[in-house]
Amino acid sequence: MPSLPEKPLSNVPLQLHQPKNFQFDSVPESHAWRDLHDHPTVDPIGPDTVPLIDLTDPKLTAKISKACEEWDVFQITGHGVQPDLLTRLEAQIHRLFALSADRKLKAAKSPGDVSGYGLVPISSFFSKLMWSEGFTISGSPLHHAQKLWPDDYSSFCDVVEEFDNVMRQLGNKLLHKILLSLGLSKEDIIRACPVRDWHDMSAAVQLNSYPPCPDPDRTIGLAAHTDSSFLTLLYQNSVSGLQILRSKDHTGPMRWVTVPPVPNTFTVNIGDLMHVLSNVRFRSVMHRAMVNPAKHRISVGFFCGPPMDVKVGPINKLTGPERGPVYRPVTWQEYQRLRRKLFDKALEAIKIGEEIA
Ligand SMILES: C=C1C[C@]23C[C@@]1(O)CC[C@H]2[C@@]12CCC[C@@](C)(C(=O)O1)[C@H]2[C@@H]3C(=O)O
Ligand SMILES: O=C(O)CCC(=O)C(=O)O
Ligand SMILES: [Fe+2]
Repeated sequence: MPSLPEKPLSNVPLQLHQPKNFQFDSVPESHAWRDLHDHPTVDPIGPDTVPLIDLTDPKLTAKISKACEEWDVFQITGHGVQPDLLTRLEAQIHRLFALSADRKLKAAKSPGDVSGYGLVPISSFFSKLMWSEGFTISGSPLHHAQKLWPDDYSSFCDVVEEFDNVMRQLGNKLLHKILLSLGLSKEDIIRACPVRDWHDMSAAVQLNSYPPCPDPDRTIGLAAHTDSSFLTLLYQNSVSGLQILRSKDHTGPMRWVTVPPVPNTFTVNIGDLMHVLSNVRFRSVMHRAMVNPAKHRISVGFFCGPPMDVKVGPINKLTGPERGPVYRPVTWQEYQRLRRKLFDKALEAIKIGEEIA
């Protein structure tokens, strides 16, 4: 677990945070991180590889169950998302981050707003800056796209909306498969699943850009965290960087395991709300993004959660005499507020008997 920084930066205006499009010959002190090598890093080899699951596999439920229990994360193929859509989305992401810093700042997040260009929300917990830029989309991208490209915003909006539609359906399908893999019946799921159908799901899209870095061992693209969602579908371009923190059998030594960028796959992260819903049968995965000395890396996170007004607590059928409900019910909004206040202590704060916020 990374140690929390000495000095939060939350009151510094966004402009002061922004490096000048990362035109540095070396890593400046502002971006130099300590404690990055707290655990050894292992390359994905043999049994140390994040499971890759084909969604058309007849043994899908059993494979998801094993992957979630042993890894808290898996990669998927056979998901039906057209490679052409991913290529078009990648092109729009490059177009966005290639804009001048001044232009991108016209679409900066307003205070208290989720959407727009800027630092990821967890940045406020660290005294150092991350080697990345982000653009968050929650709801329609139109307002911010118009600021970025007053004369040609529709090509960006069209691709993002198409992606959002396809990913909601995939996210909803995976959510149901994960619930089946917890041993719930279809009837149980109809009763207990907080998302009735894919239109209902709350979702956000996070576009991440990691410019090449002259000294990648001294900095980080995205600091270690868990996602607050039920699950996050993560797309990465061909440049490696995603790592997950894993301890074999949840008891062995901790290691950072690289999740290789396999073309046309998504990485499925178990998030904090699934950790709650499953009553800790499936745990949220700690992960981070490293940077590359020569190549520009991009990634897209699609965060799937319950409708904003729906409270999520442990599913009754997954509680019992040996493990009663571990967490109290929360809405995603309430949980995200707790994360903005407590970061990696938010789960602890909703633990039954240990509420601290
Ligand atoms: C729905 C969301 C998940 C997220 C917070 C947000 O409102 C939009 C950005 C998301 C993101 C992306 C980078 C990592 C992360 C922890 C962060 O700081 O912003 C996640 C948030 C999350 O999982 O809570
Ligand atoms: O870039 C990556 O691989 C990780 C991104 C991520 O964790 C996020 O957006 O939450
Ligand atoms: Fe993440």
